[in-house]
Amino acid sequence: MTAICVEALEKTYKNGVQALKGLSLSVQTGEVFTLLGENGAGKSTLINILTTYLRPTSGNARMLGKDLYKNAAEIRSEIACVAQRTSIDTHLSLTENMMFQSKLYKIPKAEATERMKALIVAFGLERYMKYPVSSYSGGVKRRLDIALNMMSNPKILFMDEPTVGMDIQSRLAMWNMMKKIRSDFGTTIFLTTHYLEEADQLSDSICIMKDGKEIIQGTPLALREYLRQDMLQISFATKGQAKEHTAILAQSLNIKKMEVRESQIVFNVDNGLMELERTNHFLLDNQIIFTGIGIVKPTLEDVFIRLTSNPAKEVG
Ligand SMILES: Nc1ncnc2c1ncn2[C@@H]1O[C@H](COP(=O)(O)OP(=O)(O)OP(=O)(O)O)[C@@H](O)[C@H]1O
Repeated sequence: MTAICVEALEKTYKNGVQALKGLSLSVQTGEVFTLLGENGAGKSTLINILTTYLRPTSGNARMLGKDLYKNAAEIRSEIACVAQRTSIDTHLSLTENMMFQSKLYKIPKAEATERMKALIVAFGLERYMKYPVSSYSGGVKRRLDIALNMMSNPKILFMDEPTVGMDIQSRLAMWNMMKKIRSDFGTTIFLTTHYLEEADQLSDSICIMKDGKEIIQGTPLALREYLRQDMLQISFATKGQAKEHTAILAQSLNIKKMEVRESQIVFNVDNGLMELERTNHFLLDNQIIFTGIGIVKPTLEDVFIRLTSNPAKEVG
């Protein structure tokens, strides 16, 4: 079943900026859907429209089988949005915060208590209950904020860059939490992130957008395979050595674009094995000292970089 279906959505702000230019995408029920795009691509505008804070200029949007504009109030009660700023009251305790949230959604007390207990266990918040909320780290506050948003049992949870600025430990805890939300509560998650690894690890489906329009939507695997191209990677002892040899390699092997990543030179090739042999010969014949050479598959980052500079069509 489709949880969100957006067709030809356009949004022009009063100042004339066209933030969405005919965007279409669909999100399936129960999946983690990730929206990727550079700054200014239109992600926040789309989230604001889907969470009913903003009206589009034109286009159609259906959520949970209902028209987003005709049934806005009903839809609002079935979704939740974890914003960049948390909605926690640091003067209240963890449980008071959660019960307060349930009152906003008019959830009967017994049901709210049960739900609170389940969420506290699911998100590993038990050990924080005896401490004041004001003493929580940023990562724990964010986890509590998500638990608050889950109190109303939303069918769709919007998360706008939930792990931004987090250290690796907190980010991993957050990833586990998102996986739990999907598996234990069956909630559809609509995520935006700047971290491509996060999108790759968590998403069932990814949409890359640019300049107010989608350029590709598919599973992480389909996106990674989209380039259908191998990449050759030559490793050197230092980044300096990699940089030093880039120009001569590009010129001699007639490669238009070479990229230095750490101490490696990486470039696209059509025939991996053939190019591996040719490049290996060149390096040995010219006595260029390198530490390794191999064919690598494109990462999601490679796809993102390529597609945000070259528009393409949708893949399955
Ligand atoms: N309230 C507004 N009034 C006018 N223009 C706006 C408004 N909000 C956003 N824009 C413009 O619309 C375009 C899309 O912005 P939006 O914030 O949706 O992109 P984004 O992908 O969320 O970017 P970021 O990742 O930086 O948050 C940008 O050019 C932005 O300057």
